[in-house]
Amino acid sequence: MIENIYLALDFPTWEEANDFIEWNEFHGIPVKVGMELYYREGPRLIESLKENGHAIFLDLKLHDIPTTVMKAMKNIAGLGVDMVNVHALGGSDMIRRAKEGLMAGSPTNHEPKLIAVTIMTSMDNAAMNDELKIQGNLQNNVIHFADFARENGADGVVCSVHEANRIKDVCGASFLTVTPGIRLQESADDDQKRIATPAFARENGADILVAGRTITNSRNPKSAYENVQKEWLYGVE
Ligand SMILES: O=C(O)c1cc(=O)[nH]c(=O)n1[C@@H]1O[C@H](COP(=O)(O)O)[C@@H](O)[C@H]1O
Repeated sequence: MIENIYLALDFPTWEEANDFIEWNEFHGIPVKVGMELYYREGPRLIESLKENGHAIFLDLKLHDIPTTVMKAMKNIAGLGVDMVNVHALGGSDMIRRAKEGLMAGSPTNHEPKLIAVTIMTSMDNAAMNDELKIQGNLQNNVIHFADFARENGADGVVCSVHEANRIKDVCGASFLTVTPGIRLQESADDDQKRIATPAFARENGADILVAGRTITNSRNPKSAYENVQKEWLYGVE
């Protein structure tokens, strides 16, 4: 289970990310690389992380026409990362072509898992209805996107912990639920709306935690990481 906690490396440069890893002795732990770091450092960052033994979730949230996404995924697959994502809102053909690109570009036996982003954890029901004009109940819409992504070849979804158990019921036990918005009790919500503790993630069917600021903004990141691990593995005592 420990390998199912991905630390969000939301830093502006590799130097800062690497210093953070070194200072806190986070050698070889699973990491999520997002747009901020990747757009600065590119593929060589992925190579360095791989050399240092990290499992990698490359979070670039692709959303474009199907052919463009297919070709981008073909290139991304060559990086040898473990998980990548697209927006479910890109549609059925886009998700299918993303999978096709990954299959075509992957080294033998190492195809990254394709994960579809549903409704961002920074949104609540009101924002979804009023701003995006997506009608209905947020949970039901997330479940719909999850099942739709599964039908079109995704291996899992990014969702909040709150939707994870229902997704498992509808999409099956092997369909992955990757859950950001993880917060230890004492942490600030920041810009997240659908947050949950690691203990609740454990109870509610999450497969993979993505944890960023609850660790990186903590005064003692090493102990915050250990607390996330402890809650995730054993719940709250
Ligand atoms: O795809 C993601 O990783 C993602 C989807 C989502 O709905 N919400 C979300 O927060 N994320 C990412 O997960 C991380 C959460 O960071 P913290 O809020 O600092 O824990 C960020 O890097 C986000 O880009």
